[in-house]
Amino acid sequence: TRSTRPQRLLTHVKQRARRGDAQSVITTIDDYCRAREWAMNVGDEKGSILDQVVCEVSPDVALELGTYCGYSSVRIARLLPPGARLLTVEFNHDYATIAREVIDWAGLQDRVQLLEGASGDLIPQLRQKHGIETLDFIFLDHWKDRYLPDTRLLEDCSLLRRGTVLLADNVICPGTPDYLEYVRSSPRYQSQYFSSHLEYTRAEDGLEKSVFLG
Ligand SMILES: C[S@@+](CC[C@H](N)C(=O)[O-])C[C@H]1O[C@@H](n2cnc3c(N)ncnc32)[C@H](O)[C@@H]1O
Ligand SMILES: O=C(c1ccccc1)c1ccc(O)c(O)c1[N+](=O)[O-]
Ligand SMILES: [Mg+2]
Repeated sequence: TRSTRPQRLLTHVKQRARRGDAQSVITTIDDYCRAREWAMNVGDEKGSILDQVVCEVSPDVALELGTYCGYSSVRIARLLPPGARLLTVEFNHDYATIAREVIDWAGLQDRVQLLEGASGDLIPQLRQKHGIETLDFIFLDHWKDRYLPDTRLLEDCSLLRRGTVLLADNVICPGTPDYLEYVRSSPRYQSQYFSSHLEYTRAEDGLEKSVFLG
């Protein structure tokens, strides 16, 4: 049977990227997705904004919602200080399997913990099961209708603290109107929009950075 897009992406990484070299994994995936077949990674242009925010926050504990092939997991984890960790959540087993291999190829397996399951089920388990007190940084990049319910869930589970930064992908394309309205109108968040483009295209898109005010 025909291979899947994530499988073809992983094969390309193993053929072209240097093992243990996170930047070469990132560049290889971006080149492949631009030249051969589009894939829903955050990409290089929005990825640079993601890098900038991760460096600014320098999180000890980061959470990513939506792993796919592990591209943004590699982007985030390569910037974490030693001892810091990224928890990334993915409910598609095939994608999670590919992502583990991409993260391993980049040499970042010691900083990334991939949790297989639905965000709505895993978020309430973060404290008891994964020893999380509060989160420093959250990258939202899963199905767009889950951004708002999962943000409310993070609040209700007391996983946010004054200064926690939420960075949301795709707030224009495909769009997350209910989430955007919430973080921009709630007195509990200070939000800022970073204009960019949908990965590997000229379509408008952007990231919304929201700081939880406690
Ligand atoms: C856009 S892709 C993630 C891309 C990745 N962040 C990157 O930039 O490389 C979205 C992923 O979220 C997963 N997903 C969607 N809703 C989810 C949920 N509620 N819980 C866990 N995973 C979810 C999908 O299976 C898919 O792999
Ligand atoms: O929803 C899509 C989508 C919709 C239709 C076809 C392909 C992808 C998408 C597009 C760009 C993204 O950056 C992204 O995170 C997603 N996503 O699925 O979460
Ligand atoms: Mg996205």
